[in-house]
Amino acid sequence: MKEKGLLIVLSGPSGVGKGTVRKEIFSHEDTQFEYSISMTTRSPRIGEVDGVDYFFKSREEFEDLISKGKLLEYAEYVGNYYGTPVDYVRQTLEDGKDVFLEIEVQGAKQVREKFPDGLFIFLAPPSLSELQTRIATRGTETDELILNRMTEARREIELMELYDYVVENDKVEKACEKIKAIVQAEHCRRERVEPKYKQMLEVEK
Ligand SMILES: Nc1nc2c(ncn2[C@@H]2O[C@H](COP(=O)(O)OP(=O)(O)O)[C@@H](O)[C@H]2O)c(=O)[nH]1
Ligand SMILES: Nc1ncnc2c1ncn2[C@@H]1O[C@H](COP(=O)(O)OP(=O)(O)O)[C@@H](O)[C@H]1O
Repeated sequence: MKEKGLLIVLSGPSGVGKGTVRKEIFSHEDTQFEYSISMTTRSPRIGEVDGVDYFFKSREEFEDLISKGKLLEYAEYVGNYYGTPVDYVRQTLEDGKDVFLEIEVQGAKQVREKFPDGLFIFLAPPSLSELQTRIATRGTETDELILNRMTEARREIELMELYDYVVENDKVEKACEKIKAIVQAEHCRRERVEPKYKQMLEVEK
């Protein structure tokens, strides 16, 4: 029987570096995971391409996808919807490939309920002050929004104990290496070889 793929979920507070780490992982040609491109109602930023960075949808289109059960999870985040296409995820896993999701924590919670067998990795900041610096240096937020993000981040960080692994994003490269090592170890753990050896021992008897 074909081995099913692994569902890998990378989550963590806003500004911790999820997008940065994900892009670094997928910039290497030897990366074996399939990235699930999300749907969103937010407008494309300069340089973003529909179907590459996101599938950009209107609110009506997104709500239609929700009502038709086409999303594995979705969340409203800073006034916009974000969601994961369920058909793509199921089909890719069925094909035996690992699927990688980079999503915020509310969505990750929903995925955990539907895919308890997934591999859930929480990306944590080295400290709260470093998180605040990262949110601020991104330059997309006003002072008031930065404070809101930090309040939200404290709540999100409390959820890290629900994850299988916590990886600190101190240096991007190091965090990526750890994530890849975790995935490899998880494959070894699941692809148990005892049945094969039992069979060999039986034959020898
Ligand atoms: N729940 C959920 N969150 C998503 C999805 N796709 C992206 N996100 C998260 O939405 C948040 C906002 O993403 P984006 O607008 O690209 O801005 P960013 O903060 O610069 O990464 C980030 O925390 C992403 O991880 C998705 O399909 N579902
Ligand atoms: N390891 C790191 N060290 C320093 N800065 C980082 C690191 N990882 C990400 N950043 C910076 O932090 C900011 C937020 O990163 P981003 O990937 O947008 O976070 P998220 O997707 O979690 O909201 C960006 O300016 C990014 O360049």
